[in-house]
Amino acid sequence: METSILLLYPTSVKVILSELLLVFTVFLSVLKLLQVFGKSRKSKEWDKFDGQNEDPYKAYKSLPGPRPFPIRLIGNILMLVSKTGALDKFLELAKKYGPCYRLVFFGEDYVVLNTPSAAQAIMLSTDPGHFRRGALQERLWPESMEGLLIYTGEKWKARRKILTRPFLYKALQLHNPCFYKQCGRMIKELDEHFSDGNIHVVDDLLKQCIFKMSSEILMGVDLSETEDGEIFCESLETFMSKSFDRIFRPWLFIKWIWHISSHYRETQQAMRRMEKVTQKVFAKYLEKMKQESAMISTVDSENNLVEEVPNDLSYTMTEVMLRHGLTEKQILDEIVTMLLVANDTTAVAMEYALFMIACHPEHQEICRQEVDAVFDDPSKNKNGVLDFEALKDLKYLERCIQESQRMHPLGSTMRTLDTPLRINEELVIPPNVSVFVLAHVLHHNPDYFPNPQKFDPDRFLPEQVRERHPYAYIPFTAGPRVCLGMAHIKHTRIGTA
Ligand code: HEM
Repeated sequence: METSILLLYPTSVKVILSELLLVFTVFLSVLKLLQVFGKSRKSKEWDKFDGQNEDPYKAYKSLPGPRPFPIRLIGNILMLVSKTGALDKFLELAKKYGPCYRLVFFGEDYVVLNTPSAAQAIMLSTDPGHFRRGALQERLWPESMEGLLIYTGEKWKARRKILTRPFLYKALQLHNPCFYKQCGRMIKELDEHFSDGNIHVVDDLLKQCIFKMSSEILMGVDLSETEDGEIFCESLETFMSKSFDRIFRPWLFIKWIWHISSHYRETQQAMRRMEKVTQKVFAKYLEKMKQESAMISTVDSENNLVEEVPNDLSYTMTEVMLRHGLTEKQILDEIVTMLLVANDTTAVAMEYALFMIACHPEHQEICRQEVDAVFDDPSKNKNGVLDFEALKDLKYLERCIQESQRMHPLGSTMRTLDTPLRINEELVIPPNVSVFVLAHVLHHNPDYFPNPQKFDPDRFLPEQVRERHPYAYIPFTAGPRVCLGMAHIKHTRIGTA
């Protein structure tokens, strides 16, 4: 997800450097103190191994990497502010330093993993000591908000089990008509926009449509008739850009500076606006529930939902959470979280797919024929709603979307280790270090994707996929913390079609 952030919120080098200079002059001494403190704490950790014959972290200590700025809080962050952009910089670093290298960000040690097998080591790990989201993500996350995204250990396991239900195959089948309704509206709005024959930016429009789609599918409430979608999307944009600006302004990680900054005020206001919209969604849900008497399922001794007669509200997040006795605050936090992670990612992924297909008319033509064939088949298309199973027939379109996600992935994995992580025979990464896997780097590795800058949907033909390392392509990551909404994304095929 950091990738999407880097893509969505590019920052002016000039503005950052001038702010940086100002803050440096005022706070240099404070930072120096922090550095000294950080170093003395670190050296105590390393002391444990000094003098031992077998140093389990020997290979880790000799990993290569760019020299960090002497103040640990700044570390290597300045190198990301480059003309070519942070993603290309990471590609450059991978070429220079190879499969694993070290970085320092915001006073924390990082190891960047650039090969599928190294990525597999962290993604597939079932050690609860490897489940913690990166320290960076934890710091960026609003202090007042809890939930699946930020939980670790048993708390995460229990919440993940509850929240898996709205993403089951059965849930997707049940809410299939809703996707068509919302996609139909989106196409109508796009038609209206482009009726003047001019070029338009569709960013906001797509985000609002995705918000309405997600809120109806996840919460069972259609917000299309209100202005709430627009308010939520605007607030989300502010929240994301102001929060993630901190990556390039590390002094905003110092708590008291953050709390007096305009960035903090603006993110708080945006949060409150989003919560208000979500509260409305929740209130509407409760109202609808009374009318439809939807509380038809109960929880058995193993905490599974049973005895249900599915209707529009079944398998929604709200139903599931209410049934498991979550408090209103917990439910609101999860809903805001879900909309936060679902909205930008899905809209941007869809934009990229449409853009890449439009840039390659030869592929667009094949997709067009495939879509027409499926939609024109009366056995698959009933009253404008494509049979859920018929989605599988859009194979070429699916490959184009996969290739677009390969070239422009929005995902990355960051974990801060509570226990050591073994990468291979030699390399063990110690606790308190964060590991970082950037899908963009893996997806541009010519060993797995020859001529990586070429848009070639055939890379996803079954025979080619079979021959490739399963962790060479990880748009949604993999393993226990794999993207929960992954199955929902399949429906972007409908939108793209
Ligand atoms: C194209 C769109 C999307 C992309 C590329 C994407 C990507 C990702 C990635 C890479 C992660 C894992 C991050 C990590 O390993 O730390 C993730 C986690 C997650 N995603 Fe998505 N996502 C997308 C859409 C969605 C949607 C639509 C939803 C929900 C409706 C969703 C819900 C989640 C949740 C809840 C997690 C956290 C899972 C956990 O920690 O257990 N995502 N996503």
